[in-house]
Amino acid sequence: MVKIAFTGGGTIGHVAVNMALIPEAQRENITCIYIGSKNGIEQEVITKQFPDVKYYSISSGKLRRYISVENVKDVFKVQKGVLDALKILKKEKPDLVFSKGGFVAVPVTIAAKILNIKTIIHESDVTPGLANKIALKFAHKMYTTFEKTLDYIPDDSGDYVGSIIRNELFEGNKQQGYALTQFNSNKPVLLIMGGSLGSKVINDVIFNHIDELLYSYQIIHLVGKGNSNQIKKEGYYQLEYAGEELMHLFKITDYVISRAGSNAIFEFLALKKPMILVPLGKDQSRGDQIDNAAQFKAQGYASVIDEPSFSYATLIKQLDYIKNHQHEILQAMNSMTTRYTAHELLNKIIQDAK
Ligand SMILES: CC(=O)N[C@H]1[C@@H](OP(=O)(O)OP(=O)(O)OC[C@H]2O[C@@H](n3ccc(=O)[nH]c3=O)[C@H](O)[C@@H]2O)O[C@H](CO)[C@@H](O)[C@@H]1O
Repeated sequence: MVKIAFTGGGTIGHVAVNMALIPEAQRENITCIYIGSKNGIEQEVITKQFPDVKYYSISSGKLRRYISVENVKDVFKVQKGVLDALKILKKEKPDLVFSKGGFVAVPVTIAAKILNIKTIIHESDVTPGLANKIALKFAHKMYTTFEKTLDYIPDDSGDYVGSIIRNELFEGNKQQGYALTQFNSNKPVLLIMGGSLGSKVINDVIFNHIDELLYSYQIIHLVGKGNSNQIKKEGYYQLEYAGEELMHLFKITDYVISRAGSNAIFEFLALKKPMILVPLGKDQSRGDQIDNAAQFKAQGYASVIDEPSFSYATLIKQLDYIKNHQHEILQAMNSMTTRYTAHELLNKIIQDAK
């Protein structure tokens, strides 16, 4: 019987593909364990959603591109993480490791290499993150969501597999969406998502112009943990984080305003929701969302507003644009083909790790 050790965490972006694969693996009676960090979001999500999956936590340090005293401390944390991971992998003896990236995944990949266990890592963004670049030195292969990512990694180490979406997101029900939000079909519904953590820049524009927006739209606003301001208005539904209800909220959504994290934007694409993307800037990231958004704009799936120019005025302009060009956007979206379903990818992982 096959056993898979999943790893990845820090943000939902580094867990989402695992959330799609674990139910498929469980359906095939494959034993799954999860190695994540002690306090990361992955612990809460995995233990809550998959109580049968044994969750192990290890020490993990953040790897930085710049020089800092914290780096010295974190080198020790990563070393401790490798020892923790070695102990877990020796005990559990998985057949392979599947890593969705993030800093916690680096020690697991190193430990797996020491024990001769094959690791397949997954990169969702156009450009690989620092953690995945390091992990690739110890891994068997890197799967990529974008074909362009293959240009950034050594030849033969990558495999373009496309996006993998959680099946449950296709199972939303309109009536449940309306019941949750108390919305109706009279006005279009905007879904505002600032990534898995919420976005202050997006939230502030929505908060400051809520009444003008509610004149024409109903609004589902996912504000992120700790960002709720308890606004209660007719036609406005606010949540810090949407769990199981997300599929029903998607079902009643007409247009999306969002950050440009890879998993989220591929979900909007798969569900055929025209989107306005406000990518996280280079001051706060390596610019991965800017690249993701540019790819989506080039394919005709999205409108993009750079963070410095994001305002109520630019938002309304782009909303008018996607409403007026809805037909072309949906046509572009309909021509998108999926490379692998979650089930097919699971079989591929098992074959590739043999
Ligand atoms: C700040 C940061 O580091 N962001 C990165 C992180 O984004 P982040 O963690 O936001 O991940 P993504 O945008 O890729 O995906 C968000 C995921 O969270 C889910 N969701 C979101 C809100 C909610 O209320 N409920 C819910 O379930 C979405 O459905 C989606 O599956 O990982 C992405 C993938 O590597 C990167 O592209 C982003 O740059």
